[in-house]
Amino acid sequence: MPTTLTTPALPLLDAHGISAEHDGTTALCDVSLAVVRGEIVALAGANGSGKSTLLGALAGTHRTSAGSVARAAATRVAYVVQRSSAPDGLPLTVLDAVTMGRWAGRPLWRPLGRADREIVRESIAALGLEGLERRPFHALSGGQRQRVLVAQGLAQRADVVLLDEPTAGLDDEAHELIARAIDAEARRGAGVVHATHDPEVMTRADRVVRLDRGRIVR
Ligand SMILES: Nc1ncnc2c1ncn2[C@@H]1O[C@H](COP(=O)(O)OP(=O)(O)OP(=O)(O)O)[C@@H](O)[C@H]1O
Repeated sequence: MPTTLTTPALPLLDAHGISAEHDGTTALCDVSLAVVRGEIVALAGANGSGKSTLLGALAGTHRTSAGSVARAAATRVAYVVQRSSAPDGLPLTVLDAVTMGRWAGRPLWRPLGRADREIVRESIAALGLEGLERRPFHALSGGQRQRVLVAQGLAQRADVVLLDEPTAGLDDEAHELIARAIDAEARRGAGVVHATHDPEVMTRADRVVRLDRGRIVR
């Protein structure tokens, strides 16, 4: 029988020999990384080592200058950016922002249904945001905003979830909620890649991939 791209053992995302620049300066060089179902990969490395650039390249938001990123058929990717990348004045409530996760990849003519609203409710609960649903995004603390962004990522029920330092600057409780949410995404069968500086978060990953000046080091 011919092998197809939907064979579960094949990577959902397969970056091969990718390089990327920022304003002509190399930020990633010859990086290969495969993301498979149910695996949690932690991206480690010093500030400026290329973690965010790699996540952007995997998400398809940062253009690569060499190599390729193959995506298995019908693979949906959720990308949770650092909260500093989310505009402060977003005219949205917490509920709106998390609900947006259900619009990702959905045709505009298909309205949200009961199952979508249930997923939104679960995502809000998973990040401990109950009671804040009607609060405008701009009226949240930094840690609350970070949790909203993660909840929006969870609400997508994506095949691959990419998160850029989701626990940075959070208190212990929020830290644990996010770590549990990441575990749950992997148990659901998603491939998870997250950038982190936190050694404890790294110990919970299946694999740690370390970057140094744009290259993977062993
Ligand atoms: N918008 C930008 N313009 C120019 N150079 C950039 C830009 N963003 C990142 N860089 C450069 O690209 C390289 C990789 O940066 P990147 O943000 O990917 O690192 P990082 O490992 O995510 O860092 P951090 O841990 O600080 O978040 C660094 O040398 C950085 O200075």
